[in-house]
Amino acid sequence: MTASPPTPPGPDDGISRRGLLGLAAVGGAGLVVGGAAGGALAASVAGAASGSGSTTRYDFYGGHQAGITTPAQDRLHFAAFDLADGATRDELASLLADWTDAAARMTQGLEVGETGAVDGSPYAPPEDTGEALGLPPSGLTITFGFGPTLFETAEGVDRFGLADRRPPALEPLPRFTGDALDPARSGGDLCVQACADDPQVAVHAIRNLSRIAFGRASLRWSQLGFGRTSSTSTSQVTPRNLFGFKDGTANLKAEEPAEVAEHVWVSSEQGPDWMVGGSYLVARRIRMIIESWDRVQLAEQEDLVGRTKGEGGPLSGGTEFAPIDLDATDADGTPAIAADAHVRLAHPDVNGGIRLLRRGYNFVDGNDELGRLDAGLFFLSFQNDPARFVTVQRSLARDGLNEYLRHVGSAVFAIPAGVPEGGSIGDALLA
Ligand SMILES: C=CC1=C(C)c2cc3[nH]c(cc4nc(cc5[nH]c(cc1n2)c(C)c5CCC(=O)O)C(CCC(=O)O)=C4C)c(C)c3C=C
Ligand SMILES: [Fe+2]
Repeated sequence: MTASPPTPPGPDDGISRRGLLGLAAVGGAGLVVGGAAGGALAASVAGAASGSGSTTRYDFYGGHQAGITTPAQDRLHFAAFDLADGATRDELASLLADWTDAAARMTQGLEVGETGAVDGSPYAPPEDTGEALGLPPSGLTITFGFGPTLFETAEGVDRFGLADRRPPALEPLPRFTGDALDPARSGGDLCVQACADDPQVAVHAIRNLSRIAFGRASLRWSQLGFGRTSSTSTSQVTPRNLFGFKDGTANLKAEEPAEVAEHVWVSSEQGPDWMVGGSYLVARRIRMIIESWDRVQLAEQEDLVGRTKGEGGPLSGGTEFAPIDLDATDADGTPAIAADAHVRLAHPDVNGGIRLLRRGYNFVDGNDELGRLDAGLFFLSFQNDPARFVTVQRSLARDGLNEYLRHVGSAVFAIPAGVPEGGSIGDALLA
């Protein structure tokens, strides 16, 4: 049995979070704003919304978690958390239930908690931190995951009684050639991926989930991203990475449901039961030495990637979406796509047919002591077995791009299936 199809996006309702709260308070059932009446109500408050985000709103509840095949939003705030020393299984369950409730509200453009940022007691800290007041939902998706350490036995004690629930596929990633990993930017018991079209909305989501976790879990590392480096829908224009190349052309797209089912979602044959309809997320913080790259001739840049820089077409010929011909040769008999070209080594034909759903983001985090930008690609991929990523990454050991890349952070997480309304993201695991 394969999992149920992804939940379609919710209606594009043009509604802001204060507007929605007002409707909920007045109408009781005001959260259901689809249809003609909802559209009219939404339009009446849309003018109150401000910020750079869109009015797109995605359902939180559904068969699969949102934020995987959802058209990649413009901005990312990703966070890895560790459970507090001595935290109990009950505390883990209550944290996941509280996170689910808050995520369901925030993705609909609502404030956290019944009283939100300003309607609670003046003598208590507000339930919501407030910086998203007046902003529309901005296509926010919040995706939760569980790291291998959550299932570990520490000093003979099964941390959360989950050792026998660990999916065999959820192993820490092996060390790869050229890895220069920083443990402080790697791993984590839990992860939260918040994607939105407005950075303030994504940051608000992580900040509030972090606040809710206080005393039970704390931030281990986090990453901001901009300028999505992948399309996950054919409706999207292919974006560019910081090497200036189109990135995401040959990505798996939501409009290929059979391929997504084959490569992304965990099937009942793969199991375990609680992971069916879920996926595995690999995160790699890849520093790009852009100052060196910027001194490389255009033709060499194109040879290293295997595609043209302008159109993004394969060097074997054709426009952007033309299939790559790995056997094509130039007039002098040399391969049109070099032996060490990135797209050759990442191609399914040399990786046993493996395709990944890439969903990464560009990042620039200031500069280093040499005056070089700390810039790169925060690579994110979803696949139904992390071993698939391992196969492709091992193939990339010979990648000519490696001279300009350093992998400095790494993590892998089990992404459970979505939950029905009223459920918690921890239900299937902790049942
Ligand atoms: C292990 C998986 C991959 C890592 C890590 C990775 C890093 C990385 N990629 C680029 C730039 C491009 N990648 C492109 C294609 C591409 N990359 C991967 C995998 C990883 N990339 C795959 C599976 C593919 C598709 C291959 C195919 O089927 O043809 C491209 C070409 C455009 C595209 O198809 O998306 C570019 C450009 C960088 C800069 C980078 C590390 C920083
Ligand atoms: Fe790539």
